[in-house]
Parts: sequence; C-alpha cells; structure tokens
Amino acid sequence: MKKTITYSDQQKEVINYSGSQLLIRGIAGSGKTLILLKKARDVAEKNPNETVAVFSYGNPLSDSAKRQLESYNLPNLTVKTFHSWAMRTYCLVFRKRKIYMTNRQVISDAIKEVSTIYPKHRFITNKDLKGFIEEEISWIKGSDLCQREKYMKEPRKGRGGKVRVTPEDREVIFKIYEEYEKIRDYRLDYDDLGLQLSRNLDKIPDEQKFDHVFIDEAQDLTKVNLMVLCGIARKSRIVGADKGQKIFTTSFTWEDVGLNIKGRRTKILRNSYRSTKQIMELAYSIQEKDEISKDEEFTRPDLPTAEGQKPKVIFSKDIESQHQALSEAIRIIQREDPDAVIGILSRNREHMNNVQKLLNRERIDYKFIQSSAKKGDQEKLGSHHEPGVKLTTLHTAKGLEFKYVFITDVVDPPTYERLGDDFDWDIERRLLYVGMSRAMKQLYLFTYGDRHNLIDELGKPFYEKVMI
Ligand SMILES: Nc1ncnc2c1ncn2[C@@H]1O[C@H](COP(=O)(O)OP(=O)(O)OP(=O)(O)O)[C@@H](O)[C@H]1O
Repeated sequence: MKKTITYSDQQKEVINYSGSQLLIRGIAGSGKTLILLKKARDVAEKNPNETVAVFSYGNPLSDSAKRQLESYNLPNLTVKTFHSWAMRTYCLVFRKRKIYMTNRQVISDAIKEVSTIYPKHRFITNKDLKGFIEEEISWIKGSDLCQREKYMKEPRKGRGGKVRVTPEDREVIFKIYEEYEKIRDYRLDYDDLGLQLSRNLDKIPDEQKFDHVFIDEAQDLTKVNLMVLCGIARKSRIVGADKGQKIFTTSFTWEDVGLNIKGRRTKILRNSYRSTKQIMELAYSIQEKDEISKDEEFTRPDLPTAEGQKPKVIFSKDIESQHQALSEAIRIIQREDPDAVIGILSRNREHMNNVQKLLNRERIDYKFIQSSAKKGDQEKLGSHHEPGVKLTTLHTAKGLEFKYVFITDVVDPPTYERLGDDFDWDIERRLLYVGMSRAMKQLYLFTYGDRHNLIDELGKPFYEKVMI
C-alpha cells in the first residue's frame, strides 16, 4: 500500500526552492532522499528537454530510487551510482574498452618494496595496519593529495584518529603510496576513476553530462568524486548530506568541490519520519558522545512524535546464546507480523556469515542486501521493500529502512582491529547510529560477554535490558 505523504513546511521549502545550488542537510529519516527524488521528478516533468540524474549511494539504494521513480515514466530522468557512471565515462574519456582493476595484493607488494628502506617501521612490521594503509591511500587519491608536499601538509580533519600519524609516518606512507602506484601500473582502483576524471573534466563528453544533478548521501563521497559530479551539472546541483552519518573517512569542504551553499542555499530538516521517538532517543544517546556533534555542520535533531516500544538490548553470555536469542526473536515477530520486513545488520561480513549459518541451521528464510553477489548467489539477493528477513552490513544498510531492525554482535572489535588506544570509536558510534536509525517500529541490539563499550555508552533510561 502506497503511503500518503503530507510534506512538512521545511520539506516544502526545499521542494519549492528554485536556485541552481542547494545543500539539504537533514538527520536520519528526515526525508532527504524522498525530497531529492520528488524534486528531481518535478524538474524532469517541468523541463522535458533537459536531462536530470540522481546519484545514489550503492546499488541497493539506487535500485530503491529507480523503483520509486519508474511509474512516472520520465525518459529524461536517470538514477545512477557514481561508480557505474564513472566506469563508462572513464572508458569514453580515456578510450579504453575494458577496465582492469587492482587487487589487495598490490598494497602488500608495495609494503614489501618499502621494507628495504624502513625495515623496522610499524607500518612495515605490523600486518594489522595494512587496512589503515589501504584507507590512507584511498584518502590520498580521493582528496587528490598525490604530491608529497600536499600530503605532508594536509590537516587530518575528517580522516579519523584511528592511528596517530607523525611526520615520519607520513614519509613512510607516501613512499608506500608511490610504490603502490608504480606496481599498479595500467590497472585502476576505485579512486582512480574520480581522480582521473576530476583532472580531465573538460574531456568528459557532453552526453555524459546532465542539466540537473542530484546527489544523495554526499557526506561519504570523496572530494574528487564530488568535484566531478558538481562539474558535470550544466544548470543545477542539489545535494543531500548528513555529517552525523559520515561513516567513511573522506574530507572536503563544500567550497572545495565547487558548491556555494551560503545563506538560503542550505536547508535543514530536523524531524525523523521513519522511526519512533523511543528509537531515536536511544540513537541520539550514542550520537551525543560523537565528536561530530560539536561540528558546526552537525544537524541537531528534534524528537519524532510517533510513539512505540522501547528498544531492547539483549545481553547474552556468549555468541551461541546470542544466536539462540536472535532466532527466537525472529520467530516471535514472524508469528505476530508475518509480512514484516526484518533487517539483520552486522558490523562486518564475518558476523553476517555467522548469522547466515544460524538461519540455514534454523531453516529461517532470508535474502541478502548487498551491492553485488557472487555468481550463483543472485537469487539470494533481496530488497528492503519486500517482506522477510534481510541480511546486510551496517555499511550497506545506509539509506535503507526496515520495520524491525536487529543489530548483532555489538561488542568491542578484537584488539588486533582496534590498534591499541588509537582506535577511532567515533566511526563505530556513527555506524551504530546509522544502524539504529534504520528501524521504523522496533529495534533490538544483541551483545555478549563483558566487552561492549558502545552498549555501555547508551542512555540507560532509553532501553529495556534483557538478560539471557
Ligand atoms: N512528510 C512525510 N510524511 C510521511 N513520511 C515521510 C515524510 N517525509 C519522509 N517520510 C518517510 O520517512 C522515511 C525516511 O525518509 P528518507 O529515506 O527520505 O530520509 P533520509 O533523510 O534520506 O534518511 P537517511 O539519511 O537516514 O537515509 C521514508 O519512509 C519516507 O517515505
């Protein structure tokens, strides 16, 4: 059943805004995507001879946007992800027929090369820091800091504080980056697409540009990708973003990417229409602890008016009893609400695979929500629009919503992942906030053992504690 929408005054102001640049800042569930799609539709309907593109974050979200727009049948309106558009555009600009992608091994090979110069440095000897180096190289390319001088001077705002980085560390990282680029050679990584296109904006063919560009979840795009998207807009660029949900370590200012959002060009949405007051109270209790809540661009939320049950936090002794509690909770909900959409969100793939094994064992039907599937797994892909149990990660759940949300394994990451005291808890807080704010009606958090820093930070009056 299609729900009727009565737009709020704040939302109407965004819909009726007719300027050529606009930033829509809004909290989780405030209708940024809804309004962006409505606006894109209006522009496409009013101007049938002009092209309109909506850029969504990832395939699940872009499929959802396509679904919402398909009945309007507007041939001048398209929905894309940055990567799908950039792959095609890169081939056209650089006259390539096929794109060869690098693999993770290239980072290991680059580290090995640099080990002859810095044999004792922790980035060389500590294998657990490889993930950090991978993110750092992505940051260098995503922010176009590809010259040594630039990289050495760049403030790390937005990059996260996972590992303390001294000037000597930067020297080592930059050497690894240079080796990585040499070994990579003709192959590309995901950051190359935006980087090379941002340097060749004038070569992008006209048919790959649009009169009006709408960008959703912009807080997590890299600086170069945003520059490219703003650069291909002939007439207007409309951007939706929420710093409170920034879960990747990208950094840019709106000015950097060519967007003037001063004065009336920024509109703010503060009400969640997705979740109940009880869910958002709990979600805000963790967001308050995040440094980002002090940022001038952070959007302060208003509490929703819709009432519901208090979220439940299930404390188990170990992972097995968590799984038992999880399968019991799924069965209870499926009995009471057979058409329910249940999202099971995990911190990483390993946790998701454990949940998958549990559901197979318990003969509970499920589908995955993910950007792509391995060959043969296609029929296991689902969407958050259809009833049933959906398995996904917190990262992929961004922008999506489920009537019931179960977040599993809310425990401290293992020490090797935490890198001692340098661990960036703010990103973990934000991920949990993103996960919690996906829930429309009921929210369950599952934890076990005695190491659950984030659970300890939650406001105690805002959840029901269940001990197993
Ligand atoms: N005025 C409204 N009346 C009823 N429902 C609304 C209204 N505005 C938004 N919604 C609903 O609220 C939910 C959240 O909207 P949407 O996904 O657009 O929010 P968002 O700001 O993009 O969220 P997020 O940043 O968390 O992805 C959707 O189900 C949407 O249909």
